[in-house]
Amino acid sequence: MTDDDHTTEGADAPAHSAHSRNTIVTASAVRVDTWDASVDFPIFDAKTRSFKKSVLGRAGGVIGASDSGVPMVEALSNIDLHLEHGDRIGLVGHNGAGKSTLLRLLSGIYEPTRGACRVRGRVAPVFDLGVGMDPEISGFENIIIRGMFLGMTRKEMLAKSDDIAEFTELGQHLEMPLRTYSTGMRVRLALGVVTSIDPEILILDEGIGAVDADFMRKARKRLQALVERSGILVFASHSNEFLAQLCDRALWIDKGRIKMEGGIEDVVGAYEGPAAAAQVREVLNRMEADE
Ligand SMILES: Nc1ncnc2c1ncn2[C@@H]1O[C@H](COP(=O)(O)OP(=O)(O)OP(=O)(O)O)[C@@H](O)[C@H]1O
Repeated sequence: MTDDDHTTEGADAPAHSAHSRNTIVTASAVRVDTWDASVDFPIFDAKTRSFKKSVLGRAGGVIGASDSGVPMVEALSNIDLHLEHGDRIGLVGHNGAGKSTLLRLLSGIYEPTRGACRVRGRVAPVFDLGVGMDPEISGFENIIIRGMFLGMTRKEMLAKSDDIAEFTELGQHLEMPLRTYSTGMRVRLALGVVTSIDPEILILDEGIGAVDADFMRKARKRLQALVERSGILVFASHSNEFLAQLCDRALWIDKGRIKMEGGIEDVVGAYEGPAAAAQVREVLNRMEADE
């Protein structure tokens, strides 16, 4: 979790971007803004035919070439996104559409190649489960260091560690090195940590779906409470059920561009068809009935 707000701009960011727009928000507001943000990846070792034109496949970003002929994947293109306190937004789209790249842009891991991105608030990214964890030390120690990675102090994490340990249900495994854990066990640990702290901006990807159904039922309640406490959620997933449980709006990302933004049911329906929209509706109805 980063304490400082971050603003990143591409080399050619227009004069209007991040700084001059500061006037429209108050200093304390939790916000995420991107203005025409694009992320390109140059691929120096690609074996390619010549790229006279941009190439489009069904999956993946647009492949083209830089002025000097280096193949490039345009992973995100002209993303204009404005989120404020209370927004819970899901990202849908084909493999390689750009969802993870957008999560990394918002987390400050990538900078925009063009355009600008400004994030105001403490960000807790829950993806790349390897980041902020050490395979050689115990689960207990990893609870502490992952919390510190997300901006907590060691003392604060020690005070929370019993509660987190209980939540994970990992028992004696917490004494063992993390390298002995399955993916789902690692996710349990990461979810235990992130749901015990109070990030303002929570960035999740579907790696968290690796846990079993019983645990997810339990984690969902904690996640929903966390999402209500935290200001903004951005969640990339291929699971409509999970999206409907956590998000109320969605963005459909297609070949690096925003194809549609709207209510979760409408966007899932446009992306995957009426049966998927009906599934979302069913989840929403079930959740309403549970309340
Ligand atoms: N580090 C990288 N180097 C080169 N290309 C990359 C890199 N990361 C992503 N890409 C490319 O950027 C595009 C977007 O990828 P991204 O991982 O953001 O998609 P995604 O929507 O998260 O896909 P999925 O649903 O499969 O997880 C893809 O064409 C991918 O090949």
